Amino acid sequence: MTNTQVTLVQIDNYGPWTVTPEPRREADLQTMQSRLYADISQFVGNRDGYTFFTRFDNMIAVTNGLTMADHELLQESVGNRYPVTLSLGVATGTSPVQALSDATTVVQDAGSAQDEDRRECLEGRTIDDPHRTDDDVQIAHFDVVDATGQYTDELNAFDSFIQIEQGYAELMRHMRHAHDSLSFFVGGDNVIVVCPDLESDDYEEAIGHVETAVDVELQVGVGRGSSAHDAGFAAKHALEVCRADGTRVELA
Ligand SMILES: Nc1nc2c(ncn2[C@@H]2O[C@H](COP(=O)(O)OP(=O)(O)OP(=O)(O)O)[C@@H](O)[C@H]2O)c(=O)[nH]1
Repeated sequence: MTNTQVTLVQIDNYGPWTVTPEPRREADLQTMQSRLYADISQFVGNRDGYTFFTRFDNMIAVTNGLTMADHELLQESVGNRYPVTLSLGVATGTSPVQALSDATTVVQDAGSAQDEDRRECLEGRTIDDPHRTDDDVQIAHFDVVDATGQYTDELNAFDSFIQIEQGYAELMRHMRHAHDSLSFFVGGDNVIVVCPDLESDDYEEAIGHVETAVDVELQVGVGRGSSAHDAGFAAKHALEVCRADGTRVELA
């Protein structure tokens, strides 16, 4: 059974900072946000977790394998090197949506995202090593069938973007409400979904739903593992089987 450990990363008091003492240059904000994301992704990724940029001021990570001490080190390292600090909420559960919801609640309970006095809070709990198993994390890696032939080489770049975003928007809503899963766009035509224990039928159903709703055709590889990396890597290999065999759903 899955037991996903989810971390909500929230930049402390970021809204006021972006306009103090006056609005900061947008390109500088974009640069800082993307560098911060890159650093967090590398820190968490080196410990086999995944980080998703989400809204940049709020990022979501799958952190199975990271301890509270790891989380503290991330806060310290970012605090030493960036003009902003991070608050972190950590929670675990069989449902990724519920785990994220719990991780959010502990951060919200520590204070508002725009509370000057809430800085570098670290709340929640991790899964202790002896309790970790090989199927704690289930990751589904979706991509659009022949995005290059259907969109990238055919439409102008913005209309391709709209098509891909439509597929993502429909998939993320459906996976959240029908399957308790968290979906994240990761670039190109790829969406990585953090799932509870789902079966082939669930993925077939989701792909059918997106095709009916927005006429975007998806394929998906699914993997399990003790960490996001292990599950996600298996999912990538399963997706390669879809690409080679023309199947729509492959479970590793
Ligand atoms: N983040 C991420 N992006 C990927 C990955 N694989 C492909 N992409 C992105 O997806 C784009 C399209 O590549 P593909 O998905 O291989 O191409 P396609 O035309 O959809 O072909 P098929 O997937 O074979 O149907 C690439 O330009 C990348 O931006 C991946 O594993 N991770």
